[in-house]
Amino acid sequence: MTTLNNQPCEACRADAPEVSEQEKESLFPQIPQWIQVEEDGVEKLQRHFSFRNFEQALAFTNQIGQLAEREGHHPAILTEYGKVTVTWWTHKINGLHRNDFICAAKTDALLDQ
Ligand SMILES: C[C@H](O)[C@H](O)[C@H]1CNC2=NC(N)=NC(=O)C2=N1
Repeated sequence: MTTLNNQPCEACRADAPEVSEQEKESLFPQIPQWIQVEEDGVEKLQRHFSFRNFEQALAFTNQIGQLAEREGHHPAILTEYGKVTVTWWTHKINGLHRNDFICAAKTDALLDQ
């Protein structure tokens, strides 16, 4: 099976299925630093990234923005001095889609560049 960060996001459809609990068991080990959070009843993936200062946090934020535009899939990003919080979920289905796991893995891969 190809790893998550080598897979493209598929176009988001309103009738797309949420990721099942069983699928999550195979997906979460590929993004071990991410946790599942729930906000207003919506399941989301979230990770905090630490940096030396705001400039580095902002640079990483812009890289995520470019990733989101490439994939046509967009996160919530909180950019602070030395810290970036990234939250992925699929608006169209108000929950978690495989795309969110792919984008979380691709977010991690930005650090290896
Ligand atoms: C038209 C546009 O492609 C869609 O609205 C995309 C944009 N980016 C998106 N990002 C996320 N996270 N979820 C979506 O459902 C979504 N839909």
